[in-house]
Order: sequence, then C-alpha cells, then structure tokens
Amino acid sequence: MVEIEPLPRAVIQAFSSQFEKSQSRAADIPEADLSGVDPALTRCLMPFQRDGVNFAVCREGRLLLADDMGLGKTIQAICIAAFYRKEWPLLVVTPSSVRFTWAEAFQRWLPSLRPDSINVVVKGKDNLRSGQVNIISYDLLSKMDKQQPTHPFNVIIMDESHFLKNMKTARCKAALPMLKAAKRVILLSGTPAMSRPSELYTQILAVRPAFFPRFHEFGARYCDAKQLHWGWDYSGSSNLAELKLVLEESLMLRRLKAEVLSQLPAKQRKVVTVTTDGITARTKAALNAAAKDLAQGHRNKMQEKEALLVFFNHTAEAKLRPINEYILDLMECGREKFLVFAHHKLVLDNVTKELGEKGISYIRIDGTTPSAERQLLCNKFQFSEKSCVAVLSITAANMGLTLHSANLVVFAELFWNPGVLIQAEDRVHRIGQTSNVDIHYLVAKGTADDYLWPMIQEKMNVLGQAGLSESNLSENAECASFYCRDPKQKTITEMFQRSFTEEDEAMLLQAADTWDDSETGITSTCQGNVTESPSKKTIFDYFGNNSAKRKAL
Ligand SMILES: Nc1ncnc2c1ncn2[C@@H]1O[C@H](COP(=O)(O)OP(=O)(O)OP(=O)(O)O)[C@@H](O)[C@H]1O
Repeated sequence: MVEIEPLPRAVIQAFSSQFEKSQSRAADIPEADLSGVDPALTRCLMPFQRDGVNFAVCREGRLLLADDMGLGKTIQAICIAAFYRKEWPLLVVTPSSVRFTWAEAFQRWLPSLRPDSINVVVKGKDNLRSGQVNIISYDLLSKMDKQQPTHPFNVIIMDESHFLKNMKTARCKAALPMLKAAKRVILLSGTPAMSRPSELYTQILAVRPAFFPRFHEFGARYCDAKQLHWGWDYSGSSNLAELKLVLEESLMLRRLKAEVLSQLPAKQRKVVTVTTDGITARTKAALNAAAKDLAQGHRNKMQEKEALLVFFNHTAEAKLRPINEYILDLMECGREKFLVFAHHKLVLDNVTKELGEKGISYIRIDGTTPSAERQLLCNKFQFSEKSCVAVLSITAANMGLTLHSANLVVFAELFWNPGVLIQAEDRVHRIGQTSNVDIHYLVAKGTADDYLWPMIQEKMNVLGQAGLSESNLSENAECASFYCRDPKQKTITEMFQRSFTEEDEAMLLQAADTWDDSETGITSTCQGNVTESPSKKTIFDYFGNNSAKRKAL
C-alpha cells in the first residue's frame, strides 16, 4: 500500500502562482518604481542589483537576500528600505564590527537623509528609536529588552541574518518578536545556513511566519527528524530539492559571483569603518595628544614626521580590539580563507594570538620569516582545505607571494604608499584567480586613518589618471564622506604626502622599528623589510642622526 501525504501548506503557497500561470519566474517580476529613491543610489545599481530590488518589492519588502559575499547586499537593502521610506523609522541590526560602516553607507547612498537622523546605538541606555535610521548590534539588541518599543519598527534590515540561526540564543529571542511585528523584513546573508537546513528555520519564520509556524513541521520535512530516546534529532537533511524550490519561489534570492561576474569589477574594494570605543583612557589621551600635535603645524619636517609616526603607532594600539572583532565576525560569516595585512608587530602579534586562542589555523609572514620558509607557508595556506588565515606584514609580504586560493584581503592597518597596498592586494588578484576579489580596508575614525585614507585615495587617483592603476579607489570604495570632512584635514593630508616620500620610506620604517615611547611606556615595533633591530633609541635621535648624515652627503 502506498501512503500519500498532502503537500505542506508552504509548498502549496509557494507554487500557487505557478499553478495559475505558466510564465517563467523572471518574466513575472515587474520593474519597481524607484522614482522616490535618491538618484545617487538608483543610478549606481548594477543590473542584477536592480533585479534584486524588483524581487523584494514584488515580495512586498519581505525577503532573504542571500547573494554571494561582496555582491553589494548593502546597496540593495538600502534601496529596498528607501522604497518603503514613508514607513520608517528603520531598524538595522548588524554584527557589532560593521555598525559604523552601515552608517557611512546610508550617508553615501541616501544623501537626502540628514546625517543627524542616523542613530548608531552604542550603549544599552541609548535610545533605540531616536533616528530615522537606527543601527544596533545583535548583542546590544538582546540587552535592550526594556526598551522594546510599544510601536514596532515597520521596516527592519537584519545584516548577516544567519546570526539568528539558533532559536535558543538571546539575540534570536530579542529579534524574532520585532521581526514578527514588522511589515518589511529584509534579511541579508551570503551564508544563510552553514551546515544544516535547521539553521534556516528562524530566517524563514522571520520572512514568512505562516509557512512553518511550528519548527517540528519544518524539521520533519527538511531536517530528516528522528525520534531518539532523549527527544528529536533535527540535525539531518531531507527533501532538499523541494526546500530549494520553496525558498527560491517565495522568499529567497541568491546570485553567485560566477553568475554575475561580467557585471563586477575585478577588485571590489570596501572601507569598513570600525570604532575604537572601549580603548583605555591612556590610549585615548595618547591618540588625542598625537592628533593635536599633528594638527598644530608650524614645525620643521623632522618634527612633522615624528608626530605622524607617533600618531600611526597609537592608532595601531587603538585598533587592536576592532581588528580582532572584525576577523572573528568574518569567520562567523563563513569566510574561511583570507589574508590579513598589518604593519605593526603589535597588531600582527595580537591577531595571531587571538587566532591561536580560538584554535583557528593561520600562517604568518613578516620581516623575520626566512625566505626559505615563505614558500612552505604559502603552500600550507594554498593547499589547506579547512579554514586558514594568512597574517602578513604589509611591507615584508606584499611581493612575490601567491595566495590566490583566497579571494578576500583585509587591511587591518593602512599604509601611506598605495603602490604597496596594490601589490599586497595582488597576492590574491593574479593569474589563476577565478573569482573577483574582495578587499576590505579597516578604517578607524579619530585616528591617523582619518588622514591616511584620503591621502591614499588622492595618490591612487593620480596613479589612475596616469593610467598606472587599474581602478580608482574613490569611485569604488564606500568612503566618499571621509574625504575632507575636517577643514584641517587637507593641510594634514598634504603634510602626509610631503612627509612620506619614497626616499624617506625605508628610513621611516627603520625609525618606527626602533621606536620606544618612553612617555606611555609602550614599545611599538613595526615589521618592515628591516629584520635587525639596533638598540632602542627615540625617533628624534634617529631622524637627528640621519638628517645629520644626509647633510654631510
Ligand atoms: N552598485 C555599486 N556601485 C558602487 N559600489 C558598489 C556597488 N555595489 C556594491 N558596491 C561596493 O562593493 C563593496 C561590497 O559591497 P557589500 O559590502 O554591500 O557586499 P556584501 O554583499 O554585503 O558582502 P558581504 O556578504 O561580504 O558583507 C562595497 O564597497 C560597496 O560599496
């Protein structure tokens, strides 16, 4: 006897439109009217991104946008949310390390939005609803129970929505009721499920609460549920082809890089704005003093250089925590192999310590790595099948290494010479690379990065105009608002450019290598091409000696 079970309601709902019509799905999706959205955004949408917005509007603003990493889920989400702007305030929930990157993206893509209407929630006692756009991290959201609004948010973006995969977590418990009450739910994730279908359940529930109101129904059909002596086991998978059809037909849009490669630039650069909140009072004071010292002007070239290096060194210290946080978030988002470039030994040490403590495999190449070992380390990275991070010195590992089994490069620190940055990027962007590559620059406000970043852009533009750089950073990167915000900045930028000329670079690296900050008691060491450190001396001594030598020449 054959027993025939009825199809689940979700399957019938998903295909009801198809039962009625016979056209293909793509042809069913009408063009959304985006005339109410800022042209600064709509005119930049790539064709597949425009299709994504059409899909979302056709699904009445409820979807899981599961495009591959780096395909521009942010611009699409902002456009979809802006289409429903009359229903704002908007809530954006993100991993903590990218809260400020989202704020920058709103400023960039929606210039009609006043900057003071963007509210980044940083403390539990901050108001969650004081802006038109309110941005909060998952973890903080779960601590804000008391502030659960009486008026729910109508429009919600959940970035990296696989953070909700476990129903039992505090983040999920805090988010689900809000999502249930919202009219528009825009979930973003390049990896909605990393290992099993059960991880998709909460995301489906958030977008289509009526599909599988109870987990068991979903688990029985798609998770190969088995009753064991201790209860049900939902860790398996079943009916996957049907699950794929249900997802694609009614709630999820996923495009892979390979499908849209022709529309993408070969290198997709992005600026990740990190925050140095939580640094010690001493580091903060040192940063402020360095910034002030740098801004005051009327100094000779030698003192300027000293001030710049001091600021750069304190910046490294201030960025330690956000760098580690960002790397761990990337791993949680399914990025398994990538390169992390940094300049200071302090940063390289901190990253490798954290990876070691978390049991994550890594290789490290810096100025002290013998040449014979470099190739072995590269091979280990290239052929490693599990996750592996290559932690590399910007100045000592930017040339001659092939690491193209990865397609993501993270610059934990900036460097004043864009030629060196491009060379470092090209460790993955080289013959043999089959994908486009993502480059993430971590930039911290209130640090030397505020000055280094525009300087890099400016130099890059000059190279571009001379046909020496394949792309223009300021066009591609999410950073326009960084440029020239501070009226003093231009002068300082110029000063950086004047100061860090090619001929000075080796000298500067060596100076930083031997820098000893006697005031703060911090010894900061750079990993340049210089492998031997002479005995400690101050930068001033160093420059003093060199300038004397140069004069003598
Ligand atoms: N249409 C566009 N015009 C200009 N820049 C774009 C466009 N689409 C995306 N970008 C840029 O590409 C970079 C990657 O975009 P984004 O961070 O949104 O990707 P993502 O899909 O969210 O990636 P991930 O899953 O890794 O977070 C960003 O710097 C973004 O500004």
